[in-house]
Amino acid sequence: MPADPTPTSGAHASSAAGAPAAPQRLAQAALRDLPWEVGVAKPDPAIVVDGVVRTFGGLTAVSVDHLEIQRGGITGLIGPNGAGKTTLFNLLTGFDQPDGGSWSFDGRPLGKLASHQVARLGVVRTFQLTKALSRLTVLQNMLLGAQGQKGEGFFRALVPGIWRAQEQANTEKAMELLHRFKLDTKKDDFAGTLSGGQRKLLEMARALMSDPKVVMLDEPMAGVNPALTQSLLGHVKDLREQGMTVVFVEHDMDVVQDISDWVVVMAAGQVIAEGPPESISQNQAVVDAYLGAHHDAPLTVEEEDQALVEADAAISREKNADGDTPRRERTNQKGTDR
Ligand SMILES: Nc1ncnc2c1ncn2[C@@H]1O[C@H](COP(=O)(O)OP(=O)(O)OP(=O)(O)O)[C@@H](O)[C@H]1O
Repeated sequence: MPADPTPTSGAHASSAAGAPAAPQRLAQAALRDLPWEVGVAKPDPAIVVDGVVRTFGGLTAVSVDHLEIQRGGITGLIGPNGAGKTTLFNLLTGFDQPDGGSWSFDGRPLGKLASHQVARLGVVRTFQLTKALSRLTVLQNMLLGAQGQKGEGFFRALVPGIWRAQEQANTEKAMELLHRFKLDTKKDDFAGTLSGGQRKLLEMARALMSDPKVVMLDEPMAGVNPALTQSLLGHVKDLREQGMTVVFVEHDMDVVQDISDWVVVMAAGQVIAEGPPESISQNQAVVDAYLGAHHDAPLTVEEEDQALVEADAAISREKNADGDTPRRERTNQKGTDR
């Protein structure tokens, strides 16, 4: 446990002048004095998870005893590949069903609901690989995000006035969001022609069409060029400024440190640590989980030299043993052995 869990931001619930505090500050203030403990209760949780287990055959992909997500904050969900982050997202948003356990949003159980019902209650998500439909235009993709609103039902569709008014409102809202995400000039382009980063922006913009209260972003920055990364980061912070609760999965620790109010670490399906961003690098369980998982990280120059020396020695041994041509060329060692 930490010796001093004091955040570096110095956020307070209200400014010295007594002006209302920004949501970001409220969330940070709410999280400030919490112990850095797995399962710690949050002052005002939007989402509460209890005993959620998901297995695939013999593999336990998710086994979360207790987890609370603070309302109005940005929570980063990190962990090595295969830790269960996406599976947990899938479960919480109704895209997958668990073997057991329960979870709620604003005290309302979500466990039995399908993804579109969860979205209607205000919990939406984006996907690691964007789901933008490439043969629809950008604007059409946005309008799909408005599903479940007035005008969609069969009987309402029989009353053209309601339908048309709704459609117009949706289009206006879509254009406002596209403008905010700097995609308005692309409204008539097919989504398939957008760059990876623009698709991520479209995915985020589309998620906002249903006026969500909780936004869950699965690797929003992955594959995005540095210029757009800054823009995306700004948009994520904006969501918090607008009072939304944000949970995001991310591998880039600089991004996690930059925007998270709180970080939850998963490994092998379980939550192994949680705390403010600055607590995470000090946590031995986290360091162990990452070191254990990063055996396939790029080698340092010294490690590479050592590997080449060992490879040379192995080739010589092979040659001496059977007097034959070595099975692999030396230049191939690095690529084939990892
Ligand atoms: N549909 C599935 N069928 C079988 N196994 C699955 C399925 N979905 C996930 N898994 C397994 O569950 C474990 C957790 O996967 P998950 O994708 O949730 O991890 P993750 O933390 O999101 O990883 P990454 O960071 O690589 O996206 C992995 O071992 C994965 O192979």
